[in-house]
Parts: sequence; C-alpha cells; structure tokens
Amino acid sequence: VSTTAQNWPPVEVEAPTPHPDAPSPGTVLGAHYSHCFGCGDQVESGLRIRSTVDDEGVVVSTFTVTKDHQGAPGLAHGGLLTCAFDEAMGSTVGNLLRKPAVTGRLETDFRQPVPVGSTLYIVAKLDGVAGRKVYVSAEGRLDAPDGPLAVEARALFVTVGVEHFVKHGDVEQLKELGERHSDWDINP
Ligand SMILES: CCCCCCCC/C=C\CCCCCCCC(=O)SCCNC(=O)CCNC(=O)[C@H](O)C(C)(C)COP(=O)(O)OP(=O)(O)OC[C@H]1O[C@@H](n2cnc3c(N)ncnc32)[C@H](O)[C@@H]1OP(=O)(O)O
Repeated sequence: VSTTAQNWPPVEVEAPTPHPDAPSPGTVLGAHYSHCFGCGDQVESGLRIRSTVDDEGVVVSTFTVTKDHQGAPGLAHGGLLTCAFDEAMGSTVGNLLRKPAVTGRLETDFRQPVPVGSTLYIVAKLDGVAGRKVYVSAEGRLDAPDGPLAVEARALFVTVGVEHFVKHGDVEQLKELGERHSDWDINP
C-alpha cells in the first residue's frame, strides 16, 4: 500500500479555485491538440481519451484499452495506463484552471490488471494549489463509473507561461493551435 497517498498533497495547499470561464459541469471537453498521444484523433494508436467536466473541480475521462496498448498478452501496459492518467489529470488542470501546466511528478498504483477491451473510467480531482504547483489525484475503475478500482494516481502539475512551449516546442504547431482556440491564452 502506498504511503504517499496518506500524505497527499505533500505540502500545505490552498483550495483550488476553478477559473470563472472554466467549462461547466456536463461539458464534454474536446481534444486539446489533435496530435496529442493522449487525446488527439490524428494519432493512429493513441489513447483517444474523452473527458467530461463533472462536479466542481472534477473531470471524468474514459480510456478504452485496445490491442495496441498491450504489455502482457491481453493486458494493458502499465506505462500506457500512467500516460492515460497524465492526460486525464492534465486535462483537469488545464481546463478547470485555464492555465497551461506541465507534469512535474506523477505516481501510479496499479491495483488490478486492465484487460484489452475494457474501458477505464478515470475520475480526476484538483486537490490543492501552492503557488505554481497544482496537486491532482485520480482513480480509474473498470468498465463502469462504480466498477472495481484498478488504478490510482497522483500528480504535481506546474503552471508555466506560453514561453515554455515557445522555447522548448514547435512554434508553428503552437501558432496553429492558438488560432483554432482563440479563447485560450496560448498565442506566442
Ligand atoms: C489560458 C490557457 C488555457 C489553456 C486551456 C487548455 C485546455 C486543455 C489543456 C490541457 C490539457 C493538457 C493535457 C496534457 C497532459 C500531459 C502533460 C504532459 O505530459 S507535460 C510533459 C511532461 N512534463 C514536462 O515536460 C515538464 C518538464 N519539466 C520542466 O519543464 C520544469 O522542470 C518545470 C516547468 C516542471 C519546473 O521548472 P521551473 O524552472 O519552471 O520551476 P521550478 O522552480 O523548478 O519548479 C516550480 C516548483 O515546482 C516544484 N517541482 C518541480 N518539479 C518537481 C518534482 N518533480 N517533484 C516535486 N516538486 C517539483 C519545485 O520544487 C518548485 O517548488 P517551489 O515553488 O520551490 O516550492
């Protein structure tokens, strides 16, 4: 049993305040970037995660495991499951706080194997904010929102300015993204 979960968040935090323009409960969140491995529809073997805003500070995502996501025969690869949680929690931070953020730290507890063909229901919630640090945790259940608990994760996201992506990433793609999402403050 993870001891970290008992000390979570690991620092003193303030309650997270969703941005006034954060999407309301029930909103289905689109892919943030079509080439994103987690949510993009242009990545052939991507995870194609779909997310919906639930209660305040909570986002529910689904990830259906295909044969492209295997580690052992018929079972999801653990690293890919971690990726699914990175996406689900990152999307929670980005959409609810409406601030670009990157994953600083991410830990996963695998409680049960996740078979090919199953759908993970991932419930992610904002746990607290300390300066630029945003703490998030999530639970993934098998095949139903109240199905057996299969995976748990906790992450620290660090909010960054657009210059992070300008300095380290692909500026042309970033511009294109900014044009398609003029309501996001990501224009370089
Ligand atoms: C208005 C806009 C609206 C937008 C709306 C968008 C909607 C859709 C949105 C979005 C969906 C997104 C879904 C994506 C999901 C996937 C995300 C990923 O996979 S991201 C790629 C992987 N991660 C990286 O590549 C990071 C690489 N690391 C870095 O770039 C830096 O290390 C960074 C930025 C994380 C920190 O660097 P520093 O120089 O800026 O800041 P320092 O001072 O080092 O850290 C800040 C604080 O964080 C702590 N910190 C940083 N890393 C830590 C760690 N690993 N463990 C513990 N603490 C850490 C530090 O100790 C510091 O804490 P103290 O303020 O001093 O208390």
